[in-house]
Amino acid sequence: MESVWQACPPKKDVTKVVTLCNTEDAPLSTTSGQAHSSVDVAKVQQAVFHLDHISKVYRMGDNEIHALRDVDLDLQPGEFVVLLGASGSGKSTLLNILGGLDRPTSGRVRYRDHELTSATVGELTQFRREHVGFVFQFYNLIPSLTAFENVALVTEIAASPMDPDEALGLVGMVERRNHFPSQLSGGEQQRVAIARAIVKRPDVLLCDEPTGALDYPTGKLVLSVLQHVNQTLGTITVVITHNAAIAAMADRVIRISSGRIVEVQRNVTKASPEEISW
Ligand SMILES: Nc1ncnc2c1ncn2[C@@H]1O[C@H](COP(=O)(O)OP(=O)(O)OP(=O)(O)O)[C@@H](O)[C@H]1O
Repeated sequence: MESVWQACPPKKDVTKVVTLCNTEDAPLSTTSGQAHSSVDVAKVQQAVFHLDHISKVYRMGDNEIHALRDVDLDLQPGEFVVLLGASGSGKSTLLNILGGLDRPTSGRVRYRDHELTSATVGELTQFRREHVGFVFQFYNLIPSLTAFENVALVTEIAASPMDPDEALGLVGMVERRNHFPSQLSGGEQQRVAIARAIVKRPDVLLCDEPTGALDYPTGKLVLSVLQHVNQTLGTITVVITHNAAIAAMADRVIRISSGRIVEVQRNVTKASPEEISW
């Protein structure tokens, strides 16, 4: 089946842009909203994701819940972005829209040169399958499959996957490849879940509270794995967390409150997980 998503530039171009992005980090700045300067125009053009005035309203009987209100957001190649906000502020809704799991009520979502807002259900499925990796708080591995088999399963439906052992190697789990989830700790299962998410070589890795169920040292280890994957593969990584300390690892920190982006902060220098504590 010919893919409507094949128009994307090859991964090596992405790597090149990552290098440029890493050297042109803007100084620490805090902005509310996304007023576009002339520099921003270029950024919009190279953005992998461009969200334009996104709103999401859930209707429950007579009640309307405004989960997102007029959100503008660009994601640049290779960025590590942390999304912070109180419970119910709209973080997961935003992540679901980025990942093609949900659609906005109004506004537009562009992924490279594709309009996701008008994509069919089948096209959205294909978009997720080829370009999006998800990591959740709970690992959702298939209990009857080994670590290797859990990761290999994805390679059967992905367009150009890496070898499952390569993905397991990136998360430091290749030696546990033949172990079942019940034989692995929570942190090890989460690392396998990350390997499963990246084996398809996604453009974006969307992580919803990836350390939420882990103790302190294991959480740090999983953060190191996410940082390593981001730096090695150049995968855009978006991490939702309630843990503000994790913000120090990010290229950009986005704060959401009541469905609006209220602050965007760019870190001039990024901390490694070993350097942060909470
Ligand atoms: N499917 C849904 N139907 C109705 N309301 C929803 C639905 N999904 C989310 N909401 C509501 O939208 C708002 C934003 O929810 P969302 O899950 O995006 O917040 P969040 O910031 O991720 O919260 P948390 O940190 O607790 O996970 C909340 O008021 C939530 O109750």
